[in-house]
Amino acid sequence: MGTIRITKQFNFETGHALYGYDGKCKNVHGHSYKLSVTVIGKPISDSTQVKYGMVIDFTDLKKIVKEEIVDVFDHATVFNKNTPHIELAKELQDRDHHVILVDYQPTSEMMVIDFAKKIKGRLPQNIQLFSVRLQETETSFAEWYASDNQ
Ligand SMILES: Nc1nc2c(c(=O)[nH]1)N=C([C@H](O)[C@H](O)COP(=O)(O)OP(=O)(O)OP(=O)(O)O)CN2
Ligand SMILES: [Zn+2]
Repeated sequence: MGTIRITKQFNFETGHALYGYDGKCKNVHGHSYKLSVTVIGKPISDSTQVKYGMVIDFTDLKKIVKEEIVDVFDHATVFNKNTPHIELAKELQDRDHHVILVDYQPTSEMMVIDFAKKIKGRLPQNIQLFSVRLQETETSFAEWYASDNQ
């Protein structure tokens, strides 16, 4: 039985600001992020199993990524908690805004590393995460590959 990669794509709207950055992205702004999650494995070959012919049920992969990332980050604003933005974040939280405080600069690169770790932690043992792609704008994206991170 062949080894196959399958991909599920997601969309979410998230705000962020890059504290200390020397360009326009130091301002609070948002993106319509596109996330592609690719896993690799062998399709189940036992025809008596309900998931026969699947590497992983797209619905099961969707549940994991929605719970870990999409439902958490959608319509939230992400700040690096190790910067003075913590004050702005507290103010927004006090006003009932959905804020996420992270331990890193919320660039595409750092977010995709965070997302890959979160997804890996939820996948069944027989399914390997192959790659995660986070697209921030129509022309900008960051990719995490398992092969680059062994
Ligand atoms: N290596 C990175 N560089 C930048 C990041 C990042 O995450 N990693 N992020 C930003 C900003 O968040 C910005 O919103 C995106 O930058 P950019 O692609 O330049 O956005 P534009 O809207 O100007 O895109 P165009 O399609 O070129 O108009 C900055 N840099
Ligand atoms: Zn941005």
